Parts: sequence; C-alpha cells; structure tokens
Amino acid sequence: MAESVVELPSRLAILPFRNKVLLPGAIIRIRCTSPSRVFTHRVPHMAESVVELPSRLAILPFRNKVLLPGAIIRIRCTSPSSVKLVEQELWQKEEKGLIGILPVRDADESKPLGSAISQGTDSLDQSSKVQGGSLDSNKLDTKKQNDVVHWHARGVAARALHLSRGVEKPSGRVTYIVVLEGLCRFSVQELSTRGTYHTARISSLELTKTEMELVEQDQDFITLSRQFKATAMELISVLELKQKTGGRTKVLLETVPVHKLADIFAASFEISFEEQLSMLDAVDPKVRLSKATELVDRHLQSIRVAEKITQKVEGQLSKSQKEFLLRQQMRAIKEELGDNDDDEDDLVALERKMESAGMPQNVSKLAHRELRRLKKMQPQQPGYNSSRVYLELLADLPWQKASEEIELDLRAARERLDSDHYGLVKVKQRIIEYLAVRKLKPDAKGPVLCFVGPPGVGKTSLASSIASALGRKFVRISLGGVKDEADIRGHRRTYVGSMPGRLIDGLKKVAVCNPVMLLDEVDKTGSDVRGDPASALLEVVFVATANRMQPISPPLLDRMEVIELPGYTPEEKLQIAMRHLIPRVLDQHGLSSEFLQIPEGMVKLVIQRYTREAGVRNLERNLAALARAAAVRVAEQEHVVPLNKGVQGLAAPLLENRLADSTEVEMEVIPMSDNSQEISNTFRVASPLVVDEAMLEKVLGAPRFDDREASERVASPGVTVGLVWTAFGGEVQFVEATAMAGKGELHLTGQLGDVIKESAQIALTWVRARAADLNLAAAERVNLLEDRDVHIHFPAGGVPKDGPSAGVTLVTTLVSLFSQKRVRSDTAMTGEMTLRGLVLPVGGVKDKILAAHRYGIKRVILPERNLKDLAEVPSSVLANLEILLAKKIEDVLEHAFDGGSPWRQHSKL
Ligand SMILES: Nc1ncnc2c1ncn2[C@@H]1O[C@H](COP(=O)(O)OP(=O)(O)OP(=O)(O)O)[C@@H](O)[C@H]1O
Repeated sequence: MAESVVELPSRLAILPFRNKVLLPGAIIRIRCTSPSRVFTHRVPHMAESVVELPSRLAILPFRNKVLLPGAIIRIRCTSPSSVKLVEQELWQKEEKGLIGILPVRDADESKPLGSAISQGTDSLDQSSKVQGGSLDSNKLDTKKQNDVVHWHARGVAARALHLSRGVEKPSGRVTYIVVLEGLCRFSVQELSTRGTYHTARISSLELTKTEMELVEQDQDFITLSRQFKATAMELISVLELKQKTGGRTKVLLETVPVHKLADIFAASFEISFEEQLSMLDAVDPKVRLSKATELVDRHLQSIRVAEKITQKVEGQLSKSQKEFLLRQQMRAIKEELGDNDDDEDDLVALERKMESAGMPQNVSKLAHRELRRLKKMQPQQPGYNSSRVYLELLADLPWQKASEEIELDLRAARERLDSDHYGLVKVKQRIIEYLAVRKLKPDAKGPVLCFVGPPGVGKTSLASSIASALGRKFVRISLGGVKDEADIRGHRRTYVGSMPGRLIDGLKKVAVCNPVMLLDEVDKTGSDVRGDPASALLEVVFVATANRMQPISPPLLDRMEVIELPGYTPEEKLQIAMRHLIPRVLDQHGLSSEFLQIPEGMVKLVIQRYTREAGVRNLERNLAALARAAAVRVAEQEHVVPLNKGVQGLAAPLLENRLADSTEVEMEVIPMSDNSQEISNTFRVASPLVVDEAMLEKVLGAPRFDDREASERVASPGVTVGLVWTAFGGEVQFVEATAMAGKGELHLTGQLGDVIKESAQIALTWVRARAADLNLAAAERVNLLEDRDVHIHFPAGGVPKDGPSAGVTLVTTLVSLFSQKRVRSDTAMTGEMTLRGLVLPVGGVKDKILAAHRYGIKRVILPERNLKDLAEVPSSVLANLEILLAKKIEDVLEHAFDGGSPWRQHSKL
C-alpha cells in the first residue's frame, strides 16, 4: 500500500462489479462463479494530439449512423463479418488496433448526399476507385447482391476503448461488445474486401500541425471559435442549472482544441443522419465550427422553449393543485363544523345554526344584531373573526338541551351514595338533606355545596354521585391556577384574543344546560375571584371542592355550604379498599378475583408501608400496580388459553397450529367489551394469583414508611414530634433545634408563615426568661446564654405551614435542646401557647389525631380545650391512643419527657 505511484499497463483485464465500487485503498473479498467473459479496456487519452493513420484500414460500416471524432460509442457485433473484423483487427492486435468507421445508407433511402463511393462488384478481390461524388454500390454479400447500399466516401478512424467477448454459444458463435472512440477523419481512396469484411485505402483528412497553426491565426477562425465557445458555455450553464452537472464539460471546454470540441458537441446531440454526414464532411475547421455553433445554438433554443413550456405547465398544475388542496381543507373545516353543504354560504349556515340553537329572546336579539354587523364586514377586516367565533359559540351553547331531571327518589339516591362510598355517614346525610330540599322546592336557588378535604377522600366521586342521583350529566371544571377572573367568567368580547370562560367551555362540552358542575379546587384560584356563577347559570347545579377552606375568599365562602371530609383511618381505608377499590381496579384491568386476590393482610401492609396519606389516592394507585403486574402474568401463562366458544370458532386453526409447533403462543386479541366479566371468562385460570409480601416488594418496591421513623428522628435532644395541619390533611412533623455561637438570635427555616415565626419567638423568650427554673447542669446552661444563636427547622413537606398550632411543640423542642434530654418518640403534640405559658386550643384536631395514628404514634398531647373534638375521632383510632390534656405548658413538658419534666418546679404564672 505504501508504494506511492502504481505503473499501469495500457491494457487491463476487467472484472465487472455490479452495483458496487472498489475504491483505491479498499480491500474486498469476492467469490467468482460466473463463466468468465474476457474484457479488456484501454484508458482513453483525450490529449493525444495527432494520430498516425496507416494507409489501409479495416472498415466497419455504420448503417445510417456516423461516428464523429471525439465521440464514444458502444456497439454489439453479431454478424459474422463484423465479428471477424473485431477479432482480427482489434482483439488479436491488442493496442495497435485501429479501424475505420464508414457510414452507409440504405439504397432505398432518398438520394445520397455529399461524397459517396460506390463499390460495384461482389468479387472478393475487386476494388473500385472513388469517382468523386457518390456512387451506388452493391453490397458484397452475394446473397444480398441486389441490395444496393451507398457508401459514404469519408469516415472516421476509431480505436477500441473497451472490448468484451461474449461467452461462446454452443453453435460456436461469439459476439463482441466494443466501445469505440472516434479519432480522426479520413477519405476512402479505394474500397475492397478481405475475407468477410472490407478494407480501404485511405488518406487522412486531418490538418497537420503547421496547417492547424495557420488556421488558428485566421481572424475568421478566431471569431468563429469565440462565438462557438460562448454559445457552448451558455448551453452548459443552462444544463448545469437543470441537471446539476456540467462541471466536466466545462473542463473540456478549456482543455480541448476548439475544432475537436465542435465534433464532440455535435456528436452529443440527437441530429439527423444527414446533419451527421454534413458534420463529417466538414473537413475545414471553420466550416466545422460554424456548423457546430449553429447546432449548439439550436439545442440551446430548444431547451429554452421546452423549459418555458414546462414552466407554464407546472404553473398551471401547481395552481390547480393548490386550489384542490384548499378545497379539501375547506371541506374538512366545514365537516368539523358539522356543515357539509359545500355550496352554502358560511354565514347562511351560521344563521341557520343560530335559529335552531333555541336562544332566549334577549340573547337572540343581541346575536342577530351582531350577525347583521358581521354580514357587512369583509372577512379580512379586524374583528370579523372574533365576532364570528362569538356567534358560533352562542349557536353552539345548549340553550334548550337539558337532561330530563328524573323524579328524585331519595331512597335510591341514598342507596347510590352508600354503594359508591364507604363510611362518610355525616357527609352522605348532609347530601341527602340537600337533595331533599331540591326535591321539595326545585326552583330554589340552593347553596353551592363545597366539599373540603385532603386529596383522595372522595370529593369528586361524591359530586358525581349527586349528578347520577339527579339523573344529570356531570362536568368537572378545574379552577386550579386560575389567576384572572376572566378565565372563569370569560373575557369581554371586544378584547383581542378573548375566550369564553371555563364555565361556558364546560357547558359547551357537556352540551346540556343543566349539568352538575364541579368547580374543582376553588381554593387554588387567585383571591380576587369572587363572582357568583350560580346567579348567572340558574339551571346548573354547582358543587365545589377545595383542599383547604382558608384560602377561599370570604365572599365566595359565604355563598357556599362547606362540608368537610376528614381523612380516613387505616381501618376505614382497609374497608374502602376491600369493598370499592379492589373490585374497581380489577375491573379496570380486565381481571376478576378468579385471577387475583389481595388478602386483607396485604392491603394493611400496603396502607402501612406504602402510603401515609389522608385519602386513598395512593392506595388505589398501589393496588392498580398490583393488578397490572397480575394482568401481565395472566397474559403470559402459557397453558391457560382455552378461549370461549365464540372466539374459538374464529381462531381455532390458528391457535392449534401455534400450539402444536412452537412454544410461543400468539394470542388472539379479544375485543374488550364493557362487561369485563365476559372477558375474564374467556380465560380460565387454574388457580388465582394471591398477593403475598414477596410480590408486594417486587411490584411496589421496598417499603417506603415504617413505624421506626419517629424513634429514629428523636434519638437526640432538640427534636420533637409535632402535629400540624396542611392541605394534605393532618401531618406529623419533626421539629428540630440546635444552638451555636452567635448573638442570641433566632433563625428559622422551613416553609413557614408569619404566625409560626411569632410563635417561635414567643417560645424562645419564654424559655430564656425561665432559665433559672430549668434543672440544668452548668455545661448545658451555656446554650441559653445571650451569645448563643438558636436555629429551629420545620423539615419535610413542600407545603407552607402556618397557623398558630405549634407553640407547645416549639417550647418542648427548645427545652429538650437546652436540657439535652430526649423527648419520648411515641408522643406527638399540638397546641398554641400564650407568652405566659397558657395552652390554647387549635383546629384540625381530628385530622391531626388521624395523622398521628398513621405514623404509629401512641400518645398525643392536646390542649385541654380541644377535648370536645375527640367526639369526631373514630373509636377505633382512640382505642389505640393515649390522649393527654394540657392546660399549661408545664403540663406538656411533664408528659413529653421520659421520667417527667426536666423542670425543677412549676414556675409561677
Ligand atoms: N369513602 C369512599 N368509598 C369508596 N371509594 C372512595 C371513598 N373515598 C374515596 N374513594 C375513591 O378514592 C378515589 C379518589 O377519590 P376522589 O377522586 O373523589 O378524591 P378527591 O377528594 O376528589 O381528590 P382530589 O382533591 O385530589 O380531587 C376515587 O376512586 C374514589 O372513588
């Protein structure tokens, strides 16, 4: 490979590669199987200037065709005479082979043109002199004696660039394919036959070098060649644009002598035989140039004309195509609008839609005024579109369409609520009362019910139960994140980019005027949202949901009747799971208890180890994950695919084949119907899959929660277990404090509201003021000094915590920090405190106690004045908890520490 230059011989054996290229430097391994053809190829040397012609040449006649100098042509020789010629003159002679190509014209063609020779006899050795002009001759072939052909008196000497010999036929016949390159003109002095082919005595018609030099100085020649080159250049540029080629031709133009170029160009055009002959006869370079210029120019013009025509055609095509596309689009849009009538004017259609929309009179009046305005407008005019969209919307709204309110059957409604929801006794009772009032006084504008509670406690599903009890459609409108009231109410129509509000959108979506509309997350709207939708949309029954009451603006809250849904206890969750969630989840995954069983014990584990929420949303998700895993397993079971009858009839041969010959079973897709029972029956399983602990871990991962968390967190002094209330319901929160060198300042971290910051300041002041009463060793007392900063942190939960319920927790944390005594890890507390140490009651006690229960807390310290709230707490929860009541902060401290308070004596209040 390193050898830089390879010396090539002038002739090489050629191996053809079909659709493949071997590049220099590449290495390739091939298998040769075909009986070989032998190819040889000579690399052309365009630059070779003068060819030495012998005085005699073997002649290959070209019927009605001319080979011009510089042209390259590929011919197949099959006739015995030409095969013989190629064999003897080219194949055997290797590189020296030159032959003469002489045009012949069929005798029956019209009169010969230009110089021609006649070869009059069929005798082998006979020859005839050229007698100027043209002469008829009989062809040599004795069989065709009578066929008269005209031999042209001028020809072109050619050499073979490429020769290939075809495989010999059984008959012994061979064929040759020859690529010939025309070299120079000659004239025939005498034509004779040698064996089966002709030879001729010839003389070259090429100018000698000196003659050529003389011509090149001729002013006419210079002008002509300039003209030719310019035209040729123009042609090349045009072709280049069209085909992105031409680079090589440009090079030719610069390197090849212009009189040769004339031939090359002429040879590449499709011109008549007569023109080819006259080109061949143009021995004078000036004549040749002017003829070639004319040809090139003609070609150029014809390309231009052709281009113009295509452009015109293309233009017409694309215009009609464009129209077609636009029409298609218009039809699609019309279809979308439910308006298939192609010819109908859009506005007429709109008007008709408005007529049938059943708008009340005042609306209809207004709409028609708008329509009149619209009709006068141009579609391009600003405002046209918004006006149209507005009218479309008006026409689309369900002014008259209503679900027929069924006679409200309170007993059925109660049954429905009961069957859909476990527990929630008070909530359901309140809903029944609400429905009863509606029944007695259907037009009464009842309050908007607002379900408030943490996520996943059933707010949405209660609202949808109300809808089905009333026999109405249900639509949920999410108000989360709405900042601008216009988002709900809609923009003023004149506002650019105005849109209907979410309520109107919702109405359009359900397409009835009296749905039950759930305003979801009213607490998540900006505080300036205050309108009263119920007063505008009288037919609609509104129900709202919120996670917390506090952020709801008071005017809005005023119009709603709040029903609080607290979180569930683990026992309630278990019941909800067994009775509602598991059947629903199985159903959703096309399974039944025949396939998957989740025992109570396992559901308990899911509740304890994988969820710690107030509602059942994550519990439902985890159960769904188990069902998915089971569905996969069922689908994978190989031996249990007996299909039910209906399907079997259809798929039996396929299945039989599959089962017979392979381990892979391709199952038929069974159309899913609403009735999942039917689907389940299509497979029969030997035994159901029963979820165990191993499967829990495999599917749900390692347990996410355990009861040891509290004891681990409070292992060091300065940490306490507080109970707080968040948007997710009650939560257990570990409050941590530490002290360090500083200026006696208090640092607080965690997402905290102002009230808590105040509580922390009060707590620190209170403890520092009573430093003397703390039963502390000198070393520990150091933490209380004024050169110490205190840092308190409320970790975990990205939920801002506010509300004044953390006072007692903060004091306990600080006392633990300063006394270096640990609090009890099984005890959680809640309560606010005054500067003087009195414990005040707090809200959300039920939720907080539920949270403590979820976390496995055993003791809860509560303000004494929250005692009454315990009535709300399910007894199953209370049975597992020790409730300790505190009146003063000292009571809290007494209960919080192992072995009593680190207090020396109760301080005087
Ligand atoms: N008491 C219950 N009995 C039966 N299923 C319940 C009960 N409570 C909740 N669920 C079920 O728990 C799932 C979550 O309930 P839902 O979507 O109504 O919660 P939500 O309170 O509206 O939550 P969010 O505030 O996140 O919208 C639903 O599938 C619901 O049917």
